[in-house]
Amino acid sequence: MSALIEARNLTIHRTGSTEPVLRDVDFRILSGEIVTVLGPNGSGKSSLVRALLGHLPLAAGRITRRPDLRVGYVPQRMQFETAIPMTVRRFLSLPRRIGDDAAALVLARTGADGMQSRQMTQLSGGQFQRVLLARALLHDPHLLVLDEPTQGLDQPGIVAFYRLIEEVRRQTGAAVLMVSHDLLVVMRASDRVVCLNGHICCEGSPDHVSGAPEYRALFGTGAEGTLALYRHHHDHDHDGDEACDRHHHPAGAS
Ligand SMILES: Nc1ncnc2c1ncn2[C@@H]1O[C@H](COP(=O)(O)OP(=O)(O)OP(=O)(O)O)[C@@H](O)[C@H]1O
Repeated sequence: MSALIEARNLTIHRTGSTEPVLRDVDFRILSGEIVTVLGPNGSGKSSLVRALLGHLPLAAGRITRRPDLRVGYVPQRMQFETAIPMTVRRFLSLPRRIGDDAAALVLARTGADGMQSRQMTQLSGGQFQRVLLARALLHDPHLLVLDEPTQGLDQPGIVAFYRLIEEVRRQTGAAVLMVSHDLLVVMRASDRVVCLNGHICCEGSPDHVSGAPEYRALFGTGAEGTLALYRHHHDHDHDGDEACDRHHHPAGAS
């Protein structure tokens, strides 16, 4: 499989300072895979995504993108905090006009059929996310980038959303890069997981990561449920006293 985006020795500084937000990160996403970036608040997840998309200046390192790469990006929901006073149909046509057939197709694909004439302001959290996902699917992206796409959804909504992501991948073949705090569910929905805390603490298959001491050190009891899902892993005696953030604790992390 070929890399859609590849970052080498990526270092990013906080705007207007030389303090690193990310340090020496190697990262790549291959076509068709679902990769999830996990990490505490302020660990640099959104910064990594924005840098990969070319939205942030690099202090060091190099990012290579496939030249013809088409990306569908769903930023954090916060970015849409102010209500969007328009219909779903019109929202899908921003910034580029699209035809009715294309709109109907992406809405059907994301389980939002029949919502064309609904007002964006009147959608539930789950419906809103589906419409954002639909818009990201316009123009046949090779890569979908979703920054905390389940923020504000309840547990069934979260599970349904990740199922939808897997279905979208199956139907379109698009690779998916997500930022998430849903430790348990992403372990089922991802091909590969990357744990970040200013640098990469551990990465690999969900099986590998959920057994890694760095993962347990990073997420504490939040990781225990995940471990229970993967009982075939041996428990490590030393359970990650080497907390990843011993090496890096981003200022401003909450
Ligand atoms: N535009 C900016 N200017 C200055 N500092 C920033 C900017 N954006 C992010 N940061 C800082 O960079 C660090 C990483 O932020 P980032 O948003 O990448 O973290 P995150 O892991 O996505 O966090 P969260 O889980 O809370 O969304 C934080 O310390 C944050 O304060």
